[in-house]
Amino acid sequence: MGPTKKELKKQMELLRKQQEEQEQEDSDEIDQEEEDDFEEGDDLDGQDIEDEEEHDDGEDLEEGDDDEDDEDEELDEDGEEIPKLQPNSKLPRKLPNDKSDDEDEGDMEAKAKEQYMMGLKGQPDQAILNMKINDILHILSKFKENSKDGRSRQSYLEELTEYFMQYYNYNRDLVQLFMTMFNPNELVQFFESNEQQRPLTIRTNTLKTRRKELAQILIQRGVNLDSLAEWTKVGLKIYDSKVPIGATPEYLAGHYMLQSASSFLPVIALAPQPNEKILDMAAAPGGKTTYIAQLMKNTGVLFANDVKADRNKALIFNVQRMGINNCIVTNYDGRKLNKVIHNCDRVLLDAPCTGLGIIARDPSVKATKQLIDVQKHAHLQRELILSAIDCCKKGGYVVYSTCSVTVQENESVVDYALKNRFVKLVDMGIEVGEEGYTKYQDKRFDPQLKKTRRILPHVHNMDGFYVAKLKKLENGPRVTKQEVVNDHLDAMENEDVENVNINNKNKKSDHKLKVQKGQQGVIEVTANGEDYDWNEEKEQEKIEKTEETDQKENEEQSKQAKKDQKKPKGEKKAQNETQVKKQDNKQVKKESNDQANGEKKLSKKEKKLAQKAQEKKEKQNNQVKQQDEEENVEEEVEEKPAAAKEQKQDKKNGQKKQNQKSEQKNTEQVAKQPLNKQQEKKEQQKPQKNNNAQKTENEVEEEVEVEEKAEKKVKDFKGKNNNQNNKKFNKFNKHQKNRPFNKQQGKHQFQKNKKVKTE
Ligand SMILES: C[S@@+](CC[C@H](N)C(=O)[O-])C[C@H]1O[C@@H](n2cnc3c(N)ncnc32)[C@H](O)[C@@H]1O
Repeated sequence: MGPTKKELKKQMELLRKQQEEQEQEDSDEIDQEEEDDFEEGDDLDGQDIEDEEEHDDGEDLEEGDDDEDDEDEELDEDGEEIPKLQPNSKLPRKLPNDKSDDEDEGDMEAKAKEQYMMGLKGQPDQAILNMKINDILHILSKFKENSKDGRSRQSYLEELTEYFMQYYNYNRDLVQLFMTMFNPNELVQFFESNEQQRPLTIRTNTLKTRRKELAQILIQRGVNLDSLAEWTKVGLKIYDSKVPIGATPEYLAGHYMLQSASSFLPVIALAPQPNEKILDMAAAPGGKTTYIAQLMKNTGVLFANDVKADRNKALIFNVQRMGINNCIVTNYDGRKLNKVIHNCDRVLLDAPCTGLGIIARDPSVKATKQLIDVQKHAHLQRELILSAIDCCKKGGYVVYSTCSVTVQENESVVDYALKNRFVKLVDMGIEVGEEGYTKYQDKRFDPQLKKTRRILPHVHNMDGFYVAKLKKLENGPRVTKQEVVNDHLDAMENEDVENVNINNKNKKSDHKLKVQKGQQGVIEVTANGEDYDWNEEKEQEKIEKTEETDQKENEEQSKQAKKDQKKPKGEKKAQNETQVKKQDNKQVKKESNDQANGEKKLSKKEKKLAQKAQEKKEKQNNQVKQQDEEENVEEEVEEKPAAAKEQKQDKKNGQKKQNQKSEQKNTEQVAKQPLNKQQEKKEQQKPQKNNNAQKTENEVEEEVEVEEKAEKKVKDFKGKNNNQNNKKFNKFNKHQKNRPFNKQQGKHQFQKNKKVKTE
């Protein structure tokens, strides 16, 4: 039975009223936001809300938009506490898809009817939605058993998405995004935890007081508090208070900072030390900066940077309030900071992000943040993290953190840094949190990502956060093999052979290809192989061997690390230093292997062009020397066959010794076995003197070949038929002259000879 006309009219009336109330509330909210705007001198603290604010910053930067997100500041001008957390309510006042403004009578009538039929009064029935959600969760938990209506899993998931959107008031993008990270049951827990208020937390400023003293004073003022957690000695959690926590005399005197528990972690991971040079790349309003300074004991130099000049006001205020005097506040785009600040011992990048880990503190993101925002932030974060690494010294540390739970803004960014810079992930000494993801959808991240930490609101009862600690192993960009190849080929394609320098530096590091930073198209190729001859098999063997050794070393290291945890502090430190050195060496070794690998792939094209360059040089040299050589030619020709014989003889001597036993065997065997046709033929071809049972057949063949070749070359030369041969021959003779002979080994020193040749 449908509703009567009277009932419908009543329903419409009710809707109209609700709409008016809603509009009134909205306009009140806007007024409030304007009042709260930082520009008007409201909050100068903001340390706890800093993470809520950060999510728009990346965009603002791109769009030149400023500070529209400061409405979440915690205190007003007089230090009155503004309730930071929205009241918990899963009942939306206004659904995201409501089009309440332009509805006409017909629409409203239909809507009223629909709502009436559903038993709703202006809003979806939460109880019914809840029930439906639970039903689907039940079906999905044991899909084969529980699904009886022949529907696909996907269609249930789609229905569930709709219910989640309505029940928890998220937009579709976000529900779908979270569904890629959590299974449906976990997702419900995540959504639920975002509806919970968590106790306010503060951090004691140990530059001015001690936690115990602070706690006593606050208790006297009527604050109900407790220590925050086992992993911090400076944190306190406030259950309730008779006084505004952001306006006590202790607060104004800088004895503490309002700061979320999760926000402690990046600084703990950074582990700042006194007298160091540290950079906080995205610092405003200074929650973490002031903690870093405190751990540095107000010594050394701390650069606190933020791209937003306005937010820097709050940063400066906090730095002054907390009595910090080792801090320089700068106002740069973090992406360009690497051109200004270098060689820092440690860098913190508490990156601007979507804030999708702190929804409980800023429920507005449920409706406002979309996938495109995640992608935009991820892009900015990638640029910032590379810059942060570039500001750090070799051997220094970079901590990357966000207050988002999305993989795109976290693991994906760190994985990108691992691929593009010489860094590795290290343990952070943080007990709390879950391992970072190494798999996400079709992506596979570096296994090291396990060392990063995810703090999840539904698991750890803290704001969602992500922390990663990187150690910088080497300066400069890590150029991927493919990039090296591409760059090199680009240079080659431009026929820019002038820029390809083939230097024989006589290093033992074999082929080494290096793209020099900042010199586009200039590639330095160092090689000690003769004329770029690449012995594929040998090199592959070497690479495989090194990889094996690396793997073994890694395993040993992790075993050692476990042992080290039990060692006393001093011993640990010394051990760490040795490990750092070892790791550095290993990295350099790996780099050269990677580069070797890259070069290996350079293929024929590169070889040809490199040869071209070499030939060009040789031509020039030859032209100058040609006259000279022609004069000396007769002399050299006479020396040449002797030199060739000498060389062959040396080789044979060496070989003879090595093969003596096997030769003996071979000869015996040959003598015993009936000769086959081929052998017979060879035997017939052999000159008399080679019918020596001590020599192998190969040797004999080689000798004949050498002699034949030598004779041919002499003929060619004497007849002066071939100019090319002429040059080669002269060069060959010259080398023979220069080749020192190692009497002991009975060998010419090939390595030196190569050097002479290339030089
Ligand atoms: C998460 S907040 C920082 C919170 C701060 N670390 C703290 O603990 O109080 C992110 C900050 O990044 C800043 N930011 C955004 N884009 C930036 C950029 N390109 N360079 C430097 N800072 C940037 C924002 O202005 C914002 O203050």
